[in-house]
Amino acid sequence: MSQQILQHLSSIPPLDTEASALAAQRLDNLTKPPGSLGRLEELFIRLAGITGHPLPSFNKRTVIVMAADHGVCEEGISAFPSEVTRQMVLNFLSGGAAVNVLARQADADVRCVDIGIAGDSMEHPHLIGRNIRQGTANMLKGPAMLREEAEQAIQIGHDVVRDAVAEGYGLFITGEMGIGNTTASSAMMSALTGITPLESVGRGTGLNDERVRHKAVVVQRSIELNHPDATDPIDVLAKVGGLEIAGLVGVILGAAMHRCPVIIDGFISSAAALVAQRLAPQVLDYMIASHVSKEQGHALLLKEIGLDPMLDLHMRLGEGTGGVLALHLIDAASHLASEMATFESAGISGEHTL
Ligand SMILES: Cc1cc2ncn([C@H]3O[C@H](COP(=O)(O)O)[C@@H](O)[C@H]3O)c2cc1C
Ligand SMILES: O=C(O)c1cccnc1
Repeated sequence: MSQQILQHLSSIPPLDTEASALAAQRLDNLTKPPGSLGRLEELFIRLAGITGHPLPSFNKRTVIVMAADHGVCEEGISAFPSEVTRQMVLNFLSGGAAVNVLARQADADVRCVDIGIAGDSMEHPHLIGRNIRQGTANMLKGPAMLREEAEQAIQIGHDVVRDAVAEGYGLFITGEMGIGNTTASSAMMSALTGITPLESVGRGTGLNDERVRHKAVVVQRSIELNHPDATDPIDVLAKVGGLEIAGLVGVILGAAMHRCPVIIDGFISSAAALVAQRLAPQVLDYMIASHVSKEQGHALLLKEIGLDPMLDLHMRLGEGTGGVLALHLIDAASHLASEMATFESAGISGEHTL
């Protein structure tokens, strides 16, 4: 049962080329030189293809923050202790985190899922409780989790999207919270691409040079110990990944299956995007890379996936913060397409001589 979604990967539909063509036609009739809105035009045309609507707009949109803990924190790979995962989840639920502020400003909701927080069960009326296990095991001593647990987490991500779509949500933003998760993301990146830990590992929450070197050794040894199979993305996810990262794989695949765009946030979200793309290459059409973060490895990771980020704000926070900022550009593209005058309505000559 937990593999339901994984058996339906081929049901991700191709983009609707007719809707894209109509959207392109509309853009060309607006009072501007053709193509002059650059990437906003490309974005709008793709959003039309994703949704199947020539004039797409997104009234209900939400960040999905997947939260989980990491056993590898025992190895001193983060500047902060594991308890911060749980404390930040309470902060999300009371609306005080950076992602909450940005989401309010962008008119998006924030949904938080406990998919693997360590310690006592967290009860809160607004927390989506789907805890699979209380954090992963330390991947330096053995696999982070079982394959079945990774598959279950993917299914949960899909189901959270499915339920939101049933409530009228049409656009998703990936978000995460999990102290230690840049280490898992770097390990996944190295295991799947062959890029060395020296290149895939970064400062995370703010390690100094010496601790970054130690983090790279931890990643290298975890890969040597667990032998993740580069041709089997779920094996990689289970052996050196994380529960929240697996949950985001499900969010990304689920959005595509429901013809919804999914905005990819920073480094950790991109590790999930890499797995989703390796499982189902056609999912790439549904992903919008919001920004390139400061985390070493992120630019290279995006390139591996085939994503071109819209923003470069030197951010390195996660939570979905970069994703929510990119939402403003999607809104800008939709507003331009629906509100600009056409050459005909404005009485402007649309003829051009070259
Ligand atoms: C207060 C605080 C808020 C955060 N919000 C996101 N992260 C980010 O930092 C973590 C990853 O970094 P590392 O792998 O170095 O632990 C993740 O939880 C990520 O979302 C935060 C981290 C902290 C400390
Ligand atoms: O790029 C990110 O999302 C990121 C980088 C560092 C720490 N947390 C998140």
